[in-house]
Amino acid sequence: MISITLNIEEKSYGSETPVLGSLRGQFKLGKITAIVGPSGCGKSTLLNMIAGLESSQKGEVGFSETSEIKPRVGYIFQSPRLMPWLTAKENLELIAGKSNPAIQETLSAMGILDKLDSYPSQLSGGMQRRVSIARAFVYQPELLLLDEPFTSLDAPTADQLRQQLIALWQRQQSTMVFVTHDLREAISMADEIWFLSRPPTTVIHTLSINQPPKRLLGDIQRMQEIDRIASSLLQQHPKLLSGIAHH
Ligand SMILES: Nc1ncnc2c1ncn2[C@@H]1O[C@H](COP(=O)(O)OP(=O)(O)OP(=O)(O)O)[C@@H](O)[C@H]1O
Repeated sequence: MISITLNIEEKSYGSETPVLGSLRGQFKLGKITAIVGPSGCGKSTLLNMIAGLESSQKGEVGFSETSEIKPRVGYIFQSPRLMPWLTAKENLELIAGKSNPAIQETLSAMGILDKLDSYPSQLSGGMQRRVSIARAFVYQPELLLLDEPFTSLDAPTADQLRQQLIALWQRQQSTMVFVTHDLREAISMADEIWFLSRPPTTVIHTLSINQPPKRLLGDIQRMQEIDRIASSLLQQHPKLLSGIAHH
């Protein structure tokens, strides 16, 4: 497990005005942090910077001590990005190596062990997402980054995937950072939520959530609690999801 310290002064593409402004803070060890912000504010850019896929001209992303030089990072993108010419199993083998027992275990935890030999084109959108989540976990990442992994799924499938994701995360206890547009999803899963402004993007509000042991494995009471947290937050900061906080 690792914690991540953001010390970003600015990030821009080319000569345009900066996408990210001053972003400082820490993603906590073994915890789930959700990033919520308006469209185009640079959420994917931020994840890419943490993953080392983008650099910042000014500032840096630091990692707490890790057993390896670079932390093992699992990245679940908005679209599953599976290799179309490989089966589900082969897509995981690419990461974990052949005959690694973790492959069967992880596919089983995602409920798709029977799709081992299917190609991505033979799988539904939800099943492809499951394979992409399994691919990230099979690598036993110290850090897991997720970019809106449940958008465009029907509600029951998204719910089931969230639960399976949480169950896998509880087994591995990676540090997890996930981007979402969905405030209730963030409240149901995260230990801390960071709300971002419009560019040049900064953190305008943070919210800590005291999660019950099973997180979103919710009953009606839990759903009411999530609604209560969301509405009290939006009463205090009506334009928070548009990137504006009121003090
Ligand atoms: N490789 C790139 N080159 C130039 N501009 C880019 C690049 N990647 C992103 N941008 C710009 O940076 C800004 C932030 O994009 P980004 O995808 O990080 O936002 P986002 O918050 O994830 O958006 P959304 O919520 O719509 O997915 C946008 O204006 C986008 O056009």
